[in-house]
Amino acid sequence: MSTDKEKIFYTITDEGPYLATHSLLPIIEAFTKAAGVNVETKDISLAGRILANFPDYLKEDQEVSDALTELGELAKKPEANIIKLPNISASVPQLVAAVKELQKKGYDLPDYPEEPETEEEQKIHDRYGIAMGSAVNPVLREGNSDRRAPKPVKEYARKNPHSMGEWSSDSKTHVATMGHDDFASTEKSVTVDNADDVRIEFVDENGEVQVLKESTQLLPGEVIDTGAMSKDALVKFLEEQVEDAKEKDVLFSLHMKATMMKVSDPIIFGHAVRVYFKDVFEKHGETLKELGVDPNNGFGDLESKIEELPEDKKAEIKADIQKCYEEGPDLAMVNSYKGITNLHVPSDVIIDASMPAMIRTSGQMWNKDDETQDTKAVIPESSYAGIYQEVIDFCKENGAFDPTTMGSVPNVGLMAKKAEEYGSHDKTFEIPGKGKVRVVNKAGDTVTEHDVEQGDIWRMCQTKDAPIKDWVGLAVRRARETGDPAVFWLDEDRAHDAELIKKVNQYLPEFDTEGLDIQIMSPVKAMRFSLERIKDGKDTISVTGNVLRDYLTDLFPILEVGTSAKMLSIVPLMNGGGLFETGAGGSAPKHIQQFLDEGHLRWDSLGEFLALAVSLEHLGKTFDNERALVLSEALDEANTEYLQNDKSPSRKVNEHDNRGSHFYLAMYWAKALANQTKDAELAEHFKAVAEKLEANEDQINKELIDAQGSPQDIEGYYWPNRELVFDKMRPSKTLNEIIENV
Ligand SMILES: NC(=O)C1=CN([C@@H]2O[C@H](COP(=O)(O)OP(=O)(O)OC[C@H]3O[C@@H](n4cnc5c(N)ncnc54)[C@H](OP(=O)(O)O)[C@@H]3O)[C@@H](O)[C@H]2O)C=CC1
Ligand SMILES: O=C(O)CCC(=O)C(=O)O
Ligand SMILES: [Mg+2]
Repeated sequence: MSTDKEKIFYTITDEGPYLATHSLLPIIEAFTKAAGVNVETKDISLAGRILANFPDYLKEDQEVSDALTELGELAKKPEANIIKLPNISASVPQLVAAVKELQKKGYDLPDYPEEPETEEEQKIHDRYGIAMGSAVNPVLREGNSDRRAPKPVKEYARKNPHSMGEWSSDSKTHVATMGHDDFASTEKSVTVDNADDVRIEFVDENGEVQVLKESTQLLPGEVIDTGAMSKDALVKFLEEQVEDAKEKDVLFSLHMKATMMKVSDPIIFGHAVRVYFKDVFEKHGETLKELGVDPNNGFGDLESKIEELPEDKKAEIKADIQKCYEEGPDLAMVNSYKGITNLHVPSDVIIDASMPAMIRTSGQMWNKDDETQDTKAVIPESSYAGIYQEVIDFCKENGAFDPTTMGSVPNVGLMAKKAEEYGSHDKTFEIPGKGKVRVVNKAGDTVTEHDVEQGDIWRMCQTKDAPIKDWVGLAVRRARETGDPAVFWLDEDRAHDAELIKKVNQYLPEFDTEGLDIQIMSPVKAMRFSLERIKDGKDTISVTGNVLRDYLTDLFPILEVGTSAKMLSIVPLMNGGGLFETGAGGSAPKHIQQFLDEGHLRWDSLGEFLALAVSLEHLGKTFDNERALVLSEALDEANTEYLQNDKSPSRKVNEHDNRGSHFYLAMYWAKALANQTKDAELAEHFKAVAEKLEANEDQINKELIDAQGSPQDIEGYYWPNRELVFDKMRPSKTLNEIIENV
């Protein structure tokens, strides 16, 4: 019998995964019901989160529950079993668009005040801030991460290699990074012995103290890091790179994580926009200011706001923009047909996905003529930029990787309790003037101090001790389970890493490491070591901090298996529960676009299938639910069959798409359940289902393909009409009937 605890929580999110869920979820619900497992949905979409934050602006029947907070609480409990699909981590332009859509639909939300002037506006601004950027993952990730390509996925890729662009040894592609006056190079790191409470303050040249953050609680053994990126050094660096890209005739391309690093990176992005379009900002500064143009939101903000100007003024600015394009280096394009450049929207080019895509495309990006070209990948902060240069150098020396023979680099990532950079948002500040930023403890002692200038970005990161120990333990466990070497990517010459190395060395002896190969190397050396091995078909576990976790779990899957959507992404929660992320990629905005244009959804739900199998396994083991285990084993078999029969969606309209892939999953799952011998009742039950699905294969495929080929209207992007979405995502009457009768 099911109890309330024997429940899987399944998230409703955005874009590609949102659409896919409307087709897949009815199948999952029908199958799990048979095992007495309940599936409950939780809406953590961007629009849902916005609504949850503004109940006082809504009519009673418009209010939604705060699903994210509820899930965040659940994640701390041992019974937690959450399947988390990717969601939008919104940049300002996305947030503004979502608010507009909701307002149009009759939700009386306040406008997002981009530059709050009154206290009231500031409050609204801060409330929207809760839904902005990477607002979901850090809340749910109450554990460290274990991401890897499952065996059948790897085998599939070896037999059906994805395309890999050739690499030439004279490629001009390279990474440009600051390496001085940035966060890594100015980093100061301290491990506190005792619990403390620190204050962050700015002291100006006259000794006036301004408190930036009154209180940050620290636990015993916690590591804190502080560092500053100099605005002057950044601008100078960007100017040099623009010039150098022009000289070398390569594309200028900026790669950062303005969504996840939602405070620091939009500021850096804004400087890049100002530098590239320097003449426009110098000549028309006043006008742009009056229009409220904010380059931190990308050049697109300027382009759309100048539309409000009288024709002659607009034409003048447009001519000056054109001059910047002509005189500057070519920009990497996001969409050359629509003229959308790398500098248009900060959420269009996100480093974890964008750098691997470039590396897979011979180190090239798209230029304005829709051709690929060598590129200068500008990654201002130097903390991790070196790893990408190392991959580029490796490809220049050895040519592209061969997916048919290459090994694998799974990851064990430190991320629990908002570890490291990804927890720094509320401790990141754009500095108001010349002076010092210092961190002062309860006793009144200065813990760290930095000299700063106006416009510098200062930040503090925290990493708690318990997650570090858990992470070391997880690394040892994975090394034991696989027999593969595990490498901690830590640089003894970097302040934070030096503190972590001490802890790794302290905790390793507490685990059984007998016979295991566990090493510590700087990220660049670890990259070289792993690349040499991967080329020879060998596997190497990367054990990294939070940012490298993010970068590597897109990079290696994209090189190895063509996409990070096919990753197994497990987060063993520190209090015993399980968070199962679906793949390691995002919500694939291009996919919803294609669906709206031509009714084809190329989203591959393999990540969901894999997550569901481990979620059921976890539930079965936690609650001694044998049936859940049978479902899980059968789903594993179905997943293998799905891969072997190549049932992933095609990319082209009028061919098998996401909905068709769900049909095959259901058929293989039902077949595997019918064929298993552990639970005769379940076998009997699913025998009939499998037979019906098999008998109707052609008819179902026909109905699913017939639904494609025309524009789709789901009455919205961020908050579509769900009835309509169900309708469009379940166009096969035959399939629906069979599923309803499971
Ligand atoms: N865990 C999370 O919640 C995450 C959320 N995000 C968010 O996702 C959004 C998009 O981010 P972006 O950087 O574009 O990265 P994505 O991973 O969403 O997209 C990059 C490309 O990867 C491919 N891809 C990703 N998932 C799938 C899938 N299931 N099936 C097939 N192909 C897939 C697509 O390639 P192709 O176009 O060739 O088909 C897609 O265009 C942003 O809002 C970002 O903040 C990003 C990462 C993780
Ligand atoms: O939370 C986000 O914005 C992105 C998360 C991500 O890219 C990842 O965890 O791999
Ligand atoms: Mg990522």
